[in-house]
Amino acid sequence: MNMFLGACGEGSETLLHGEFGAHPPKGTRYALSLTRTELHIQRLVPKPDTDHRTVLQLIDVVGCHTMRSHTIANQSAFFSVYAYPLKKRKVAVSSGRVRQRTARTFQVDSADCYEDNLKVAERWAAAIKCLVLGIPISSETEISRSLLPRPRRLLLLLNPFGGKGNALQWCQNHILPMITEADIGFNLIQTERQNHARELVQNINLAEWDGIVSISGDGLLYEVINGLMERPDWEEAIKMPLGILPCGSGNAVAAAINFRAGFEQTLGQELLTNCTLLLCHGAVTPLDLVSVTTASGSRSFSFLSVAWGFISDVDIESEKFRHIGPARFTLGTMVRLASLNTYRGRLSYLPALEGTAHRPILRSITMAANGSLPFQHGPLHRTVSDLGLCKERHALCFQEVEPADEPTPSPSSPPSSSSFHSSSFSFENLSEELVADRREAGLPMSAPGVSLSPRQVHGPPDEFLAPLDQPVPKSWVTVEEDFVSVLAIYQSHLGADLFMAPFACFNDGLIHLFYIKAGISRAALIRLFLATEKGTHFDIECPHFIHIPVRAFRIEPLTRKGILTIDGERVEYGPIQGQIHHSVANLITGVNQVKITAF
Ligand SMILES: Nc1ncnc2c1ncn2[C@@H]1O[C@H](COP(=O)(O)OP(=O)(O)OP(=O)(O)O)[C@@H](O)[C@H]1O
Repeated sequence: MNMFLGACGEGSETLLHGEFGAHPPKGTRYALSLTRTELHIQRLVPKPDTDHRTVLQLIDVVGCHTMRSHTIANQSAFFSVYAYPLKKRKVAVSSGRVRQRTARTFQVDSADCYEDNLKVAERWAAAIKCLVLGIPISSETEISRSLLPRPRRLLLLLNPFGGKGNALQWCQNHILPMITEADIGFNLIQTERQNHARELVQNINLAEWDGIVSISGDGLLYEVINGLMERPDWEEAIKMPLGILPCGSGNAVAAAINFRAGFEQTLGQELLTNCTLLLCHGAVTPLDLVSVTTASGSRSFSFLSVAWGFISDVDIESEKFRHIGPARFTLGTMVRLASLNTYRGRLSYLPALEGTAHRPILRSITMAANGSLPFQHGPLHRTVSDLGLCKERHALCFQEVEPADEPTPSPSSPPSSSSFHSSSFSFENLSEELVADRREAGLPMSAPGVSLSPRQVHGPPDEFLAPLDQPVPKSWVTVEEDFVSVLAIYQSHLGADLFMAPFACFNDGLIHLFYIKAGISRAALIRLFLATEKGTHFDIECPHFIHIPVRAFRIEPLTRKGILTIDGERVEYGPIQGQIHHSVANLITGVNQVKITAF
Protein backbone atom coordinates (compact mmCIF):
# COMPACT_ATOMS: atom_id res chain seq x y z
CA MET A 1 0.00 0.00 0.00
CA ASN A 2 1.17 3.50 -0.68
CA MET A 3 2.14 4.49 2.81
CA PHE A 4 1.43 8.15 2.28
CA LEU A 5 -1.76 7.99 0.32
CA GLY A 6 -3.25 5.05 2.09
CA ALA A 7 -2.72 5.93 5.69
CA CYS A 8 -6.21 7.18 6.49
CA GLY A 9 -6.99 6.55 10.13
CA GLU A 10 -3.64 5.02 11.02
CA GLY A 11 -1.85 8.04 9.58
CA SER A 12 -3.43 10.47 12.03
CA GLU A 13 -1.93 8.89 15.18
CA THR A 14 0.47 11.37 16.83
CA LEU A 15 3.92 9.80 17.06
CA LEU A 16 5.78 12.75 18.56
CA HIS A 17 4.76 16.08 20.00
CA GLY A 18 6.99 18.94 21.22
CA GLU A 19 7.45 22.68 21.61
CA PHE A 20 10.48 24.27 20.06
CA GLY A 21 12.06 27.59 19.24
CA ALA A 22 12.74 28.64 15.68
CA HIS A 23 15.81 29.44 13.69
CA PRO A 24 16.49 32.24 13.08
CA PRO A 25 15.11 32.81 16.64
CA LYS A 26 13.14 36.12 16.60
CA GLY A 27 11.37 34.93 19.76
CA THR A 28 9.08 32.62 17.79
CA ARG A 29 7.98 29.28 19.25
CA TYR A 30 6.14 26.42 17.63
CA ALA A 31 4.20 23.31 18.66
CA LEU A 32 5.11 20.37 16.43
CA SER A 33 3.12 17.15 15.97
CA LEU A 34 4.34 14.29 13.84
CA THR A 35 1.95 11.73 12.39
CA ARG A 36 2.82 8.95 9.93
CA THR A 37 1.99 11.18 6.99
CA GLU A 38 2.35 14.79 8.15
CA LEU A 39 4.33 17.23 10.24
CA HIS A 40 1.99 19.83 11.78
CA ILE A 41 3.63 23.14 12.67
CA GLN A 42 1.59 25.56 14.80
CA ARG A 43 2.93 28.91 15.95
CA LEU A 44 2.53 29.57 19.70
CA VAL A 45 4.54 32.78 20.21
CA PRO A 46 4.37 35.71 19.52
CA LYS A 47 0.83 35.31 18.21
CA PRO A 48 -0.79 31.87 18.50
CA ASP A 49 -2.08 30.51 15.19
CA THR A 50 -5.24 28.96 16.50
CA ASP A 51 -7.07 28.65 13.22
CA HIS A 52 -4.12 28.05 10.95
CA ARG A 53 -1.19 25.69 11.01
CA THR A 54 1.37 24.69 8.45
CA VAL A 55 1.22 21.06 7.44
CA LEU A 56 4.19 19.45 5.72
CA GLN A 57 3.25 16.25 3.93
CA LEU A 58 5.98 13.69 4.54
CA ILE A 59 5.81 12.56 0.91
CA ASP A 60 7.28 16.02 0.15
CA VAL A 61 10.12 15.64 2.69
CA VAL A 62 13.55 14.31 1.64
CA GLY A 63 15.46 14.39 4.91
CA CYS A 64 16.23 15.87 8.31
CA HIS A 65 19.59 16.88 9.81
CA THR A 66 20.62 17.74 13.35
CA MET A 67 23.01 20.61 14.08
CA ARG A 68 24.74 22.52 16.87
CA SER A 69 25.15 26.26 17.21
CA HIS A 70 28.51 27.83 16.32
CA THR A 71 28.38 29.57 19.70
CA ILE A 72 29.69 27.12 22.30
CA ALA A 73 27.71 28.85 25.07
CA ASN A 74 24.47 28.02 23.27
CA GLN A 75 23.33 24.64 24.66
CA SER A 76 20.51 24.24 22.14
CA ALA A 77 20.41 21.56 19.46
CA PHE A 78 18.70 22.12 16.12
CA PHE A 79 16.97 19.95 13.54
CA SER A 80 16.19 20.99 10.00
CA VAL A 81 13.49 19.42 7.87
CA TYR A 82 14.02 19.60 4.09
CA ALA A 83 10.88 19.49 1.99
CA TYR A 84 9.74 20.20 -1.58
CA PRO A 85 6.01 20.97 -1.27
CA LEU A 86 3.86 22.01 -4.19
CA LYS A 87 3.21 25.73 -4.27
CA LYS A 88 1.27 27.95 -6.62
CA ARG A 89 3.42 29.24 -9.43
CA LYS A 90 4.54 32.82 -8.95
CA VAL A 91 4.46 33.60 -12.67
CA ALA A 92 0.93 34.64 -13.48
CA VAL A 93 1.02 33.30 -17.05
CA SER A 94 1.67 29.74 -15.94
CA SER A 95 -0.94 27.59 -14.38
CA GLY A 96 -0.63 24.79 -11.85
CA ARG A 97 1.75 24.25 -8.98
CA VAL A 98 5.48 23.64 -8.76
CA ARG A 99 7.65 22.18 -6.03
CA GLN A 100 9.67 24.72 -4.07
CA ARG A 101 12.35 23.89 -1.54
CA THR A 102 11.63 24.76 2.03
CA ALA A 103 13.97 24.14 4.99
CA ARG A 104 12.35 24.51 8.42
CA THR A 105 14.80 24.63 11.35
CA PHE A 106 13.70 24.15 14.97
CA GLN A 107 15.62 24.86 18.15
CA VAL A 108 15.51 22.28 20.95
CA ASP A 109 16.24 24.20 24.15
CA SER A 110 14.19 22.64 26.95
CA ALA A 111 17.21 21.07 28.72
CA ASP A 112 20.18 22.89 30.24
CA CYS A 113 22.82 20.85 28.47
CA TYR A 114 23.48 20.30 24.77
CA GLU A 115 23.62 16.48 25.04
CA ASP A 116 20.04 16.26 26.35
CA ASN A 117 18.78 18.70 23.72
CA LEU A 118 20.62 16.73 21.03
CA LYS A 119 18.86 13.52 22.13
CA VAL A 120 15.49 15.16 21.49
CA ALA A 121 16.61 16.62 18.14
CA GLU A 122 17.95 13.21 17.08
CA ARG A 123 14.72 11.50 18.07
CA TRP A 124 12.78 13.88 15.81
CA ALA A 125 15.26 13.51 12.97
CA ALA A 126 15.22 9.70 13.27
CA ALA A 127 11.39 9.59 13.34
CA ILE A 128 11.09 11.81 10.27
CA LYS A 129 13.73 9.81 8.37
CA CYS A 130 12.04 6.50 9.30
CA LEU A 131 8.76 7.78 7.90
CA VAL A 132 10.42 9.09 4.73
CA LEU A 133 12.07 5.70 4.18
CA GLY A 134 8.94 3.71 5.01
CA ILE A 135 10.33 2.16 8.21
CA PRO A 136 7.29 1.42 10.39
CA ILE A 137 7.12 3.25 13.73
CA SER A 138 4.29 3.87 16.18
CA SER A 139 3.78 5.97 19.29
CA GLU A 140 5.02 2.91 21.25
CA THR A 141 8.34 2.72 19.36
CA GLU A 142 11.52 3.68 21.21
CA ILE A 143 12.71 6.05 18.49
CA SER A 144 16.44 6.45 17.97
CA ARG A 145 19.02 6.56 15.19
CA SER A 146 19.53 2.81 15.56
CA LEU A 147 16.22 2.24 13.72
CA LEU A 148 17.75 3.68 10.56
CA PRO A 149 19.68 1.65 8.01
CA ARG A 150 23.18 2.82 7.10
CA PRO A 151 23.06 5.67 4.56
CA ARG A 152 22.51 4.46 1.00
CA ARG A 153 25.28 4.67 -1.58
CA LEU A 154 24.20 5.18 -5.15
CA LEU A 155 26.13 4.92 -8.38
CA LEU A 156 24.93 7.82 -10.53
CA LEU A 157 25.53 7.44 -14.27
CA LEU A 158 24.97 10.63 -16.25
CA ASN A 159 24.81 11.02 -20.03
CA PRO A 160 25.94 14.62 -20.63
CA PHE A 161 24.41 14.52 -24.13
CA GLY A 162 20.95 13.25 -23.11
CA GLY A 163 17.97 15.42 -24.08
CA LYS A 164 18.93 19.04 -24.62
CA GLY A 165 22.36 18.37 -23.14
CA ASN A 166 21.70 19.92 -19.73
CA ALA A 167 21.85 16.77 -17.58
CA LEU A 168 25.02 17.82 -15.77
CA GLN A 169 23.70 21.28 -14.96
CA TRP A 170 20.39 19.83 -13.68
CA CYS A 171 22.31 17.27 -11.68
CA GLN A 172 24.42 19.91 -9.96
CA ASN A 173 21.57 22.32 -9.35
CA HIS A 174 18.73 19.97 -8.47
CA ILE A 175 19.71 16.35 -7.92
CA LEU A 176 22.87 16.55 -5.80
CA PRO A 177 21.48 19.08 -3.28
CA MET A 178 18.37 16.94 -2.73
CA ILE A 179 20.16 13.62 -2.32
CA THR A 180 22.67 15.24 0.03
CA GLU A 181 19.76 16.41 2.19
CA ALA A 182 18.55 12.79 2.12
CA ASP A 183 21.95 11.56 3.41
CA ILE A 184 22.56 9.55 0.25
CA GLY A 185 26.20 8.91 -0.59
CA PHE A 186 27.01 8.82 -4.29
CA ASN A 187 29.60 8.44 -6.95
CA LEU A 188 28.77 10.39 -10.11
CA ILE A 189 30.19 9.13 -13.40
CA GLN A 190 29.61 10.92 -16.70
CA THR A 191 29.38 8.51 -19.62
CA GLU A 192 31.89 9.21 -22.36
CA ARG A 193 30.39 7.25 -25.21
CA GLN A 194 27.58 4.94 -26.20
CA ASN A 195 27.76 1.64 -24.26
CA HIS A 196 30.03 3.14 -21.60
CA ALA A 197 27.37 2.63 -18.90
CA ARG A 198 26.79 -0.90 -20.15
CA GLU A 199 30.49 -1.74 -19.77
CA LEU A 200 30.78 -0.01 -16.39
CA VAL A 201 28.00 -2.00 -14.76
CA GLN A 202 29.46 -5.25 -16.06
CA ASN A 203 32.48 -4.76 -13.87
CA ILE A 204 31.31 -3.03 -10.70
CA ASN A 205 31.42 -4.70 -7.31
CA LEU A 206 27.71 -5.05 -6.52
CA ALA A 207 28.33 -5.09 -2.77
CA GLU A 208 29.55 -1.47 -2.89
CA TRP A 209 26.23 -0.06 -4.10
CA ASP A 210 22.64 0.18 -2.92
CA GLY A 211 21.41 1.26 -6.33
CA ILE A 212 22.38 2.39 -9.83
CA VAL A 213 20.71 5.54 -11.09
CA SER A 214 20.59 6.63 -14.75
CA ILE A 215 20.54 10.39 -15.20
CA SER A 216 19.43 10.79 -18.80
CA GLY A 217 16.62 9.40 -20.95
CA ASP A 218 15.41 5.82 -21.17
CA GLY A 219 18.37 4.83 -23.39
CA LEU A 220 20.86 4.90 -20.53
CA LEU A 221 18.65 2.66 -18.37
CA TYR A 222 18.50 0.23 -21.30
CA GLU A 223 22.30 0.07 -21.26
CA VAL A 224 22.40 -0.47 -17.49
CA ILE A 225 19.84 -3.30 -17.56
CA ASN A 226 21.54 -5.08 -20.44
CA GLY A 227 24.99 -4.58 -18.94
CA LEU A 228 23.77 -6.26 -15.74
CA MET A 229 22.21 -9.10 -17.74
CA GLU A 230 25.55 -9.68 -19.46
CA ARG A 231 27.26 -10.47 -16.16
CA PRO A 232 27.82 -14.12 -15.23
CA ASP A 233 26.10 -13.31 -11.90
CA TRP A 234 23.14 -11.71 -13.74
CA GLU A 235 20.55 -13.22 -11.42
CA GLU A 236 21.94 -11.34 -8.44
CA ALA A 237 23.05 -8.29 -10.46
CA ILE A 238 19.63 -7.58 -11.96
CA LYS A 239 18.16 -7.37 -8.43
CA MET A 240 20.20 -4.19 -7.84
CA PRO A 241 17.65 -1.37 -7.31
CA LEU A 242 17.63 0.80 -10.43
CA GLY A 243 16.65 4.44 -10.47
CA ILE A 244 16.05 6.92 -13.26
CA LEU A 245 16.20 10.69 -13.08
CA PRO A 246 14.77 12.21 -16.26
CA CYS A 247 17.20 14.39 -18.17
CA GLY A 248 16.69 12.95 -21.66
CA SER A 249 14.14 13.43 -24.39
CA GLY A 250 12.47 10.04 -23.87
CA ASN A 251 11.52 9.92 -20.17
CA ALA A 252 8.83 7.26 -20.17
CA VAL A 253 9.86 5.30 -17.08
CA ALA A 254 10.26 8.49 -15.04
CA ALA A 255 6.75 9.52 -16.10
CA ALA A 256 5.43 6.09 -15.07
CA ILE A 257 7.10 6.39 -11.64
CA ASN A 258 5.65 9.88 -11.27
CA PHE A 259 2.17 8.65 -12.19
CA ARG A 260 2.24 5.62 -9.88
CA ALA A 261 3.27 7.87 -6.99
CA GLY A 262 0.00 9.74 -7.51
CA PHE A 263 1.66 12.92 -8.77
CA GLU A 264 0.25 15.06 -11.56
CA GLN A 265 1.64 14.46 -15.04
CA THR A 266 4.45 16.94 -15.62
CA LEU A 267 7.57 17.50 -17.72
CA GLY A 268 11.08 18.90 -17.56
CA GLN A 269 12.56 20.05 -14.26
CA GLU A 270 9.30 19.46 -12.41
CA LEU A 271 9.31 15.80 -13.41
CA LEU A 272 12.95 15.65 -12.37
CA THR A 273 12.20 17.13 -8.93
CA ASN A 274 9.32 14.66 -8.41
CA CYS A 275 11.52 11.72 -9.38
CA THR A 276 14.45 12.89 -7.22
CA LEU A 277 12.06 13.26 -4.29
CA LEU A 278 10.86 9.68 -4.84
CA LEU A 279 14.45 8.45 -5.19
CA CYS A 280 15.16 9.96 -1.75
CA HIS A 281 12.24 7.98 -0.32
CA GLY A 282 13.85 4.90 -1.78
CA ALA A 283 11.05 2.30 -1.85
CA VAL A 284 11.66 -0.33 -4.50
CA THR A 285 9.08 -2.08 -6.69
CA PRO A 286 9.68 -5.28 -8.69
CA LEU A 287 9.93 -4.59 -12.40
CA ASP A 288 8.99 -6.87 -15.28
CA LEU A 289 11.41 -7.16 -18.18
CA VAL A 290 10.74 -8.42 -21.67
CA SER A 291 13.39 -10.49 -23.42
CA VAL A 292 13.44 -9.53 -27.09
CA THR A 293 15.02 -11.61 -29.82
CA THR A 294 15.76 -10.32 -33.29
CA ALA A 295 16.38 -12.18 -36.55
CA SER A 296 20.17 -12.22 -36.19
CA GLY A 297 19.78 -14.02 -32.86
CA SER A 298 20.55 -11.03 -30.67
CA ARG A 299 18.67 -11.14 -27.35
CA SER A 300 18.24 -8.12 -25.13
CA PHE A 301 16.13 -7.10 -22.15
CA SER A 302 13.59 -4.36 -22.60
CA PHE A 303 11.70 -2.46 -19.89
CA LEU A 304 9.55 -0.19 -22.02
CA SER A 305 8.46 -1.09 -25.53
CA VAL A 306 8.98 -2.63 -28.92
CA ALA A 307 7.60 -0.45 -31.70
CA TRP A 308 7.10 -0.76 -35.44
CA GLY A 309 5.61 1.65 -37.96
CA PHE A 310 4.31 5.11 -37.13
CA ILE A 311 5.59 5.21 -33.52
CA SER A 312 9.12 4.01 -34.24
CA ASP A 313 9.26 6.17 -37.39
CA VAL A 314 8.46 9.25 -35.30
CA ASP A 315 10.92 8.26 -32.58
CA ILE A 316 13.86 7.76 -34.90
CA GLU A 317 13.08 10.40 -37.52
CA SER A 318 12.61 13.06 -34.84
CA GLU A 319 16.23 12.55 -33.66
CA LYS A 320 17.11 15.52 -35.84
CA PHE A 321 14.89 17.74 -33.66
CA ARG A 322 16.75 16.62 -30.48
CA HIS A 323 17.67 20.23 -29.60
CA ILE A 324 14.02 21.01 -28.78
CA GLY A 325 13.84 18.26 -26.14
CA PRO A 326 10.70 16.15 -25.61
CA ALA A 327 8.69 18.41 -27.97
CA ARG A 328 10.57 16.65 -30.76
CA PHE A 329 8.02 13.80 -30.60
CA THR A 330 5.07 16.15 -31.21
CA LEU A 331 6.85 17.78 -34.12
CA GLY A 332 7.91 14.36 -35.47
CA THR A 333 4.29 13.14 -35.22
CA MET A 334 3.04 16.06 -37.30
CA VAL A 335 5.74 15.48 -39.94
CA ARG A 336 4.95 11.74 -40.12
CA LEU A 337 1.21 12.33 -40.35
CA ALA A 338 1.78 14.31 -43.51
CA SER A 339 3.23 11.22 -45.22
CA LEU A 340 1.44 8.35 -43.52
CA ASN A 341 2.83 4.89 -44.35
CA THR A 342 1.32 1.49 -43.83
CA TYR A 343 3.27 -1.72 -43.28
CA ARG A 344 2.14 -5.22 -44.16
CA GLY A 345 3.05 -7.81 -41.59
CA ARG A 346 2.04 -10.66 -39.34
CA LEU A 347 1.46 -10.06 -35.69
CA SER A 348 1.25 -13.06 -33.38
CA TYR A 349 0.65 -13.08 -29.67
CA LEU A 350 -0.02 -15.22 -26.64
CA PRO A 351 -3.11 -13.67 -25.04
CA ALA A 352 -2.96 -13.10 -21.30
CA LEU A 353 -6.70 -13.16 -20.80
CA GLU A 354 -8.70 -16.32 -20.76
CA GLY A 355 -11.06 -16.53 -23.67
CA THR A 356 -9.21 -14.18 -25.99
CA ALA A 357 -7.21 -16.78 -27.86
CA HIS A 358 -8.33 -17.79 -31.35
CA ARG A 359 -10.99 -15.19 -31.71
CA PRO A 360 -10.79 -11.86 -33.40
CA ILE A 361 -10.50 -9.00 -31.01
CA LEU A 362 -11.72 -5.66 -32.07
CA ARG A 363 -11.14 -2.99 -29.54
CA SER A 364 -8.95 -4.74 -27.15
CA ILE A 365 -10.71 -3.87 -23.95
CA THR A 366 -11.35 -7.42 -24.26
CA MET A 367 -14.24 -9.14 -22.65
CA ALA A 368 -13.16 -11.80 -20.23
CA ALA A 369 -14.74 -15.22 -20.61
CA ASN A 370 -17.39 -14.33 -18.05
CA GLY A 371 -18.35 -11.22 -19.99
CA SER A 372 -16.82 -8.79 -17.53
CA LEU A 373 -14.60 -5.98 -18.69
CA PRO A 374 -11.34 -6.38 -16.83
CA PHE A 375 -9.71 -3.43 -18.53
CA GLN A 376 -12.50 -0.96 -18.53
CA HIS A 377 -10.98 2.47 -18.54
CA GLY A 378 -12.92 4.80 -16.38
CA PRO A 379 -11.39 7.97 -15.04
CA LEU A 380 -8.26 7.18 -13.09
CA HIS A 381 -7.96 8.06 -9.46
CA ARG A 382 -4.37 8.42 -8.47
CA THR A 383 -4.92 7.11 -5.02
CA VAL A 384 -4.51 3.91 -3.20
CA SER A 385 -7.78 2.70 -4.56
CA ASP A 386 -6.27 2.92 -8.01
CA LEU A 387 -3.35 0.80 -6.89
CA GLY A 388 -5.75 -1.62 -5.29
CA LEU A 389 -7.65 -1.81 -8.55
CA CYS A 390 -4.47 -2.70 -10.29
CA LYS A 391 -4.08 -5.71 -8.03
CA GLU A 392 -7.63 -6.72 -8.71
CA ARG A 393 -7.08 -6.40 -12.43
CA HIS A 394 -4.08 -8.58 -12.14
CA ALA A 395 -6.14 -11.30 -10.58
CA LEU A 396 -8.46 -11.06 -13.53
CA CYS A 397 -5.66 -11.16 -16.02
CA PHE A 398 -3.82 -14.27 -15.15
CA GLN A 399 -4.44 -17.72 -16.29
CA GLU A 400 -2.20 -20.70 -16.28
CA VAL A 401 -0.29 -20.68 -19.52
CA GLU A 402 1.82 -23.57 -20.56
CA PRO A 403 5.31 -23.07 -21.84
CA ALA A 404 5.74 -22.89 -25.59
CA ASP A 405 4.10 -26.01 -26.91
CA GLU A 406 5.25 -27.92 -29.96
CA PRO A 407 4.87 -25.40 -32.74
CA THR A 408 2.15 -26.51 -35.13
CA PRO A 409 1.37 -24.59 -38.27
CA SER A 410 -1.98 -22.85 -38.08
CA PRO A 411 -3.83 -21.22 -40.93
CA SER A 412 -2.45 -17.88 -39.88
CA SER A 413 1.12 -18.95 -39.24
CA PRO A 414 3.18 -20.16 -42.18
CA PRO A 415 4.66 -23.67 -42.37
CA SER A 416 8.09 -23.84 -40.86
CA SER A 417 9.94 -24.41 -44.10
CA SER A 418 8.65 -21.11 -45.42
CA SER A 419 8.26 -19.15 -42.22
CA PHE A 420 10.58 -16.45 -43.46
CA HIS A 421 9.01 -16.05 -46.83
CA SER A 422 6.12 -14.01 -47.89
CA SER A 423 4.72 -12.88 -51.11
CA SER A 424 6.25 -9.47 -50.76
CA PHE A 425 9.53 -10.06 -49.03
CA SER A 426 11.97 -12.84 -48.33
CA PHE A 427 14.08 -12.88 -45.21
CA GLU A 428 16.60 -15.17 -46.86
CA ASN A 429 20.09 -13.72 -46.92
CA LEU A 430 18.88 -11.64 -44.03
CA SER A 431 22.21 -10.72 -42.56
CA GLU A 432 23.52 -9.42 -45.89
CA GLU A 433 20.42 -7.31 -46.29
CA LEU A 434 20.69 -6.11 -42.72
CA VAL A 435 24.24 -5.01 -43.28
CA ALA A 436 23.17 -3.20 -46.44
CA ASP A 437 20.16 -1.61 -44.70
CA ARG A 438 22.22 -0.50 -41.74
CA ARG A 439 24.81 0.99 -44.02
CA GLU A 440 22.07 2.78 -45.93
CA ALA A 441 20.44 4.03 -42.71
CA GLY A 442 23.80 5.27 -41.48
CA LEU A 443 23.64 3.01 -38.42
CA PRO A 444 26.76 1.70 -36.73
CA MET A 445 27.28 -2.03 -37.21
CA SER A 446 27.23 -2.75 -33.49
CA ALA A 447 24.82 -0.37 -31.80
CA PRO A 448 23.14 -1.62 -28.59
CA GLY A 449 20.74 -4.42 -29.30
CA VAL A 450 21.58 -4.22 -32.98
CA SER A 451 24.73 -6.23 -32.90
CA LEU A 452 25.20 -8.56 -35.79
CA SER A 453 27.53 -10.57 -33.58
CA PRO A 454 25.36 -10.72 -30.46
CA ARG A 455 26.71 -9.97 -27.00
CA GLN A 456 26.56 -12.70 -24.41
CA VAL A 457 23.27 -11.86 -22.69
CA HIS A 458 22.14 -14.24 -19.97
CA GLY A 459 18.76 -14.25 -18.31
CA PRO A 460 15.85 -16.61 -17.73
CA PRO A 461 14.79 -18.97 -20.53
CA ASP A 462 11.99 -17.86 -22.88
CA GLU A 463 9.53 -20.63 -22.13
CA PHE A 464 6.70 -19.08 -24.19
CA LEU A 465 8.69 -18.54 -27.37
CA ALA A 466 9.45 -20.85 -30.27
CA PRO A 467 12.64 -20.10 -32.22
CA LEU A 468 12.09 -17.23 -34.64
CA ASP A 469 12.62 -19.49 -37.65
CA GLN A 470 9.77 -21.75 -36.56
CA PRO A 471 6.03 -21.05 -36.46
CA VAL A 472 4.56 -19.65 -33.28
CA PRO A 473 3.09 -22.17 -30.78
CA LYS A 474 -0.49 -23.27 -31.45
CA SER A 475 -1.95 -21.45 -28.45
CA TRP A 476 -1.01 -18.14 -30.08
CA VAL A 477 -3.20 -15.89 -32.23
CA THR A 478 -1.92 -14.49 -35.54
CA VAL A 479 -3.29 -11.61 -37.58
CA GLU A 480 -1.98 -10.52 -40.97
CA GLU A 481 -2.74 -6.89 -41.73
CA ASP A 482 -1.61 -3.63 -43.18
CA PHE A 483 -0.54 -1.85 -40.03
CA VAL A 484 -0.06 1.83 -39.40
CA SER A 485 1.75 0.94 -36.20
CA VAL A 486 2.35 -1.88 -33.75
CA LEU A 487 3.41 -1.20 -30.19
CA ALA A 488 4.17 -3.63 -27.39
CA ILE A 489 4.44 -1.55 -24.20
CA TYR A 490 4.81 -2.56 -20.55
CA GLN A 491 4.84 0.84 -18.81
CA SER A 492 2.00 3.32 -18.44
CA HIS A 493 3.88 5.96 -20.43
CA LEU A 494 5.67 5.91 -23.77
CA GLY A 495 7.04 9.40 -23.18
CA ALA A 496 6.64 11.97 -20.41
CA ASP A 497 3.39 13.17 -22.02
CA LEU A 498 2.39 9.98 -23.82
CA PHE A 499 0.07 8.24 -21.38
CA MET A 500 -0.32 5.16 -23.52
CA ALA A 501 -1.36 2.39 -21.11
CA PRO A 502 -2.84 4.01 -17.97
CA PHE A 503 -3.61 0.63 -16.43
CA ALA A 504 -0.07 -0.81 -16.81
CA CYS A 505 1.81 -1.53 -13.59
CA PHE A 506 5.55 -2.14 -13.18
CA ASN A 507 5.02 -5.78 -12.29
CA ASP A 508 1.65 -6.81 -13.70
CA GLY A 509 3.27 -9.53 -15.80
CA LEU A 510 1.67 -8.09 -18.94
CA ILE A 511 2.74 -6.77 -22.30
CA HIS A 512 0.14 -4.34 -23.63
CA LEU A 513 -0.01 -4.94 -27.35
CA PHE A 514 -1.53 -2.12 -29.38
CA TYR A 515 -1.97 -1.91 -33.09
CA ILE A 516 -3.50 0.52 -35.51
CA LYS A 517 -4.81 -0.95 -38.74
CA ALA A 518 -4.61 0.68 -42.15
CA GLY A 519 -7.76 2.52 -43.15
CA ILE A 520 -7.74 4.87 -40.18
CA SER A 521 -8.25 8.47 -41.25
CA ARG A 522 -5.61 11.06 -40.48
CA ALA A 523 -8.18 12.92 -38.39
CA ALA A 524 -8.88 9.82 -36.28
CA LEU A 525 -5.17 9.19 -35.87
CA ILE A 526 -4.59 12.77 -34.73
CA ARG A 527 -7.49 12.44 -32.27
CA LEU A 528 -5.97 9.26 -30.86
CA PHE A 529 -2.51 10.73 -30.48
CA LEU A 530 -3.77 13.95 -28.91
CA ALA A 531 -5.81 11.87 -26.44
CA THR A 532 -2.73 9.89 -25.37
CA GLU A 533 -1.50 12.97 -23.55
CA LYS A 534 -4.27 12.50 -20.99
CA GLY A 535 -4.66 8.75 -21.46
CA THR A 536 -8.21 9.20 -22.77
CA HIS A 537 -7.65 7.48 -26.12
CA PHE A 538 -9.64 4.46 -24.93
CA ASP A 539 -12.72 6.64 -24.74
CA ILE A 540 -12.53 7.23 -28.49
CA GLU A 541 -14.53 4.75 -30.53
CA CYS A 542 -12.07 3.66 -33.18
CA PRO A 543 -12.36 0.23 -34.81
CA HIS A 544 -8.84 0.55 -36.22
CA PHE A 545 -7.26 0.84 -32.77
CA ILE A 546 -6.79 -2.44 -30.95
CA HIS A 547 -5.33 -3.33 -27.57
CA ILE A 548 -4.67 -6.83 -26.26
CA PRO A 549 -2.90 -7.74 -23.00
CA VAL A 550 -0.44 -10.53 -23.87
CA ARG A 551 2.46 -12.46 -22.42
CA ALA A 552 4.48 -12.80 -25.61
CA PHE A 553 4.38 -11.51 -29.18
CA ARG A 554 6.04 -11.84 -32.54
CA ILE A 555 6.15 -9.19 -35.28
CA GLU A 556 7.01 -10.39 -38.79
CA PRO A 557 7.28 -7.44 -41.16
CA LEU A 558 6.32 -8.29 -44.73
CA THR A 559 7.22 -4.84 -45.98
CA ARG A 560 10.80 -4.50 -47.03
CA LYS A 561 11.72 -1.27 -45.32
CA GLY A 562 10.77 0.06 -41.95
CA ILE A 563 11.99 0.96 -38.49
CA LEU A 564 11.85 -1.24 -35.39
CA THR A 565 12.80 0.03 -31.97
CA ILE A 566 13.39 -1.54 -28.58
CA ASP A 567 12.95 0.99 -25.75
CA GLY A 568 13.26 3.78 -28.31
CA GLU A 569 16.57 2.51 -29.73
CA ARG A 570 16.64 1.37 -33.35
CA VAL A 571 17.34 -2.31 -33.96
CA GLU A 572 17.73 -4.45 -37.05
CA TYR A 573 14.64 -4.66 -39.25
CA GLY A 574 13.07 -8.09 -39.56
CA PRO A 575 11.16 -10.60 -37.44
CA ILE A 576 11.28 -9.82 -33.76
CA GLN A 577 9.66 -11.46 -30.75
CA GLY A 578 9.53 -11.02 -27.02
CA GLN A 579 8.10 -12.45 -23.83
CA ILE A 580 7.50 -11.11 -20.36
CA HIS A 581 9.69 -12.09 -17.42
CA HIS A 582 7.80 -11.24 -14.27
CA SER A 583 9.47 -9.12 -11.57
CA VAL A 584 13.06 -9.96 -12.54
CA ALA A 585 14.42 -6.47 -11.82
CA ASN A 586 13.86 -3.83 -9.13
CA LEU A 587 12.95 -0.20 -9.75
CA ILE A 588 13.28 2.62 -7.23
CA THR A 589 9.77 4.09 -7.27
CA GLY A 590 9.79 5.89 -3.92
CA VAL A 591 6.42 4.73 -2.69
CA ASN A 592 5.44 1.21 -1.89
CA GLN A 593 3.54 -0.15 -4.86
CA VAL A 594 1.19 -3.03 -4.87
CA LYS A 595 3.43 -6.04 -4.83
CA ILE A 596 2.00 -8.54 -7.27
CA THR A 597 3.22 -12.01 -6.63
CA ALA A 598 0.53 -14.17 -8.20
CA PHE A 599 2.28 -14.74 -11.52
N1 LIG B 1 28.57 10.18 -23.53
C1 LIG B 1 27.80 9.70 -24.49
N2 LIG B 1 28.01 10.04 -25.77
C2 LIG B 1 27.22 9.59 -26.75
N3 LIG B 1 26.17 8.76 -26.55
C3 LIG B 1 25.90 8.38 -25.30
C4 LIG B 1 26.71 8.83 -24.20
N4 LIG B 1 26.19 8.31 -23.07
C5 LIG B 1 25.13 7.55 -23.44
N5 LIG B 1 24.96 7.59 -24.78
C6 LIG B 1 23.90 6.97 -25.61
O1 LIG B 1 22.96 7.98 -25.95
C7 LIG B 1 21.72 7.35 -26.28
C8 LIG B 1 20.56 8.22 -25.85
O2 LIG B 1 20.57 8.32 -24.47
P1 LIG B 1 19.24 8.56 -23.62
O3 LIG B 1 18.12 7.76 -24.16
O4 LIG B 1 19.60 8.31 -22.22
O5 LIG B 1 18.94 10.09 -23.85
P2 LIG B 1 17.77 10.73 -24.71
O6 LIG B 1 18.07 12.17 -24.83
O7 LIG B 1 16.45 10.40 -24.15
O8 LIG B 1 17.97 10.05 -26.08
P3 LIG B 1 16.91 9.44 -27.06
O9 LIG B 1 15.77 10.36 -27.06
O10 LIG B 1 17.66 9.36 -28.34
O11 LIG B 1 16.58 8.06 -26.49
C9 LIG B 1 21.76 6.00 -25.61
O12 LIG B 1 21.70 5.02 -26.62
C10 LIG B 1 23.09 5.94 -24.90
O13 LIG B 1 23.67 4.70 -25.11
